[in-house]
Amino acid sequence: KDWISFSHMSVDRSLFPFDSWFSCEHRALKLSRLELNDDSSRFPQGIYSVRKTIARFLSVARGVQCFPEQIVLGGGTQFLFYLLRHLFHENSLYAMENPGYRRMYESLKMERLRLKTIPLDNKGISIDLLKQMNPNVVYVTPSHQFPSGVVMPISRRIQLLNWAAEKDNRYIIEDDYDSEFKYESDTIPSLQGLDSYERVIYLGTFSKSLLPGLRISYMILPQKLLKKYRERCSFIMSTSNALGQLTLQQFIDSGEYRKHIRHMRQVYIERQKKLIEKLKKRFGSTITMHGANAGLHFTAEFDTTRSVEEIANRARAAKLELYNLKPYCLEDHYLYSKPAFILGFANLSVEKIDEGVERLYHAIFE
Ligand SMILES: Cc1ncc(COP(=O)(O)O)c(CN[C@H](CF)CCC(=O)O)c1O
Repeated sequence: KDWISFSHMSVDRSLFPFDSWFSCEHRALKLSRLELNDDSSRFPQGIYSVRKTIARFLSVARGVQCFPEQIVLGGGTQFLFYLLRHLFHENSLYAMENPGYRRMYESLKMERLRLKTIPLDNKGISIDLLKQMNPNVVYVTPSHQFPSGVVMPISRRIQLLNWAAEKDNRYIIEDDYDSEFKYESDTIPSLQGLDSYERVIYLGTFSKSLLPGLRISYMILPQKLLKKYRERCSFIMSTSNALGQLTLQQFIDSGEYRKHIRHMRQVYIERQKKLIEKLKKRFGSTITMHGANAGLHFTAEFDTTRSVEEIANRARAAKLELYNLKPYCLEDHYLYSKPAFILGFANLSVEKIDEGVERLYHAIFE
C-alpha cells in the first residue's frame, strides 16, 4: 500500500496549472528581456513592475494599502525576516506566539535576539501577556495561526494595533501565510490594512497559493522602516529570481492566479468538509478539532492514553505521514492536555480520506 499524507507542509502539486504557468514564463521570456538581463543589484527590492502587480492584487485580496516602493521581494520569509531585523533597535525585545512557527523561533535564536514566547488564547496571541512582556516587536500569524489554526477576530486585531500605537518602537510583524484559503467567514482584513500608525510589517508568500519551490515571498515596510532599509540594506542584492518574478506577474495580470485560487478553494473546502465528517464519525467524542475554518490544515487532540511518540511510530508503520504539535510548542511548554496532531488536507485527495482516517484510528486506538 502507498503512503497517505496528513502533511501541512506542501500543496497539491497535481492541481497546479503547469501549462498556464509555462505559457506565462514563455511570455515573460519574450516580453521582459530588459529586466531579465539586468543584474539583480538594480532591483534589490525586486522588479518594479512586478511589485506594482503585487501591490494591486494585495489591495483587492487582503485590503493591504501600500505603494510598490514599500514592497521587498525575497527568496523566502526567513530571509526577509533576516533583513527586517536589521531595521529595528539594537537591543529590541522580540515576542512570538506559542505554539508557533519554529523556523521563525530558531531564526530569532540564531541571531541571539532577546525573545519571549507568548501563549495563545481562543482569539490568538494573549493580549494581556503581551502587555506584561512589553516587547518592541511581536511576530503574529493572525489569518490562520500557525500551527493551531486560530483565526484572530477583528476585536483582537484592534487591541493589538492599539497596543502597538501606544508607544514608540513598537512593531507588529504580520505573517499572512495561508491567508488565501478561508471557508466559513469571509476574509477578515489584514492588520496592515487596519493599521493607521505605520506599525505593521506585512509578510506574504506564494508558497501555499502556488508552489513552495518558487521561493517568492515579500514584505511590505511602513515608510519609516523603508527609509532605514534603504540606508542600511540597499547594498544587498535581490534574492528572488527575475524569471520567477516576471512569470508570476504574467500569471497574476492574466487572471490565472485568481482562477487558480478559486479552483483550489473549491477543492480544499470539499476535502476539509469530508475529512471532518469522517473524523467525527470514526472518533466520536475522543477527538477535539481546532482551527478548521481556514488554511490547509487544522489541529486535533485525541482522548487517548497512548503517547504522541507511540502514535507517531504506529502511523509511520502504517505509511501515514502525520506531524504532531510538539515541535511547535516552544521552550518546552507542551500546551495541549492530550496528544495533538496537525491534520493537513492539501495532499489528501477525497478518495484517500476514508483510508487515511482508518489508518489514523488504528494508530491511536487499535
Ligand atoms: C508561519 C509560516 N510563514 C511562512 C511560511 C512560508 O515561508 P516561505 O515559503 O519561506 O515564504 C511558512 C511555511 N511553512 C512550511 C510549509 F508549511 C513549513 C512548516 C513547518 O515548518 O512545519 C509558515 O509556516
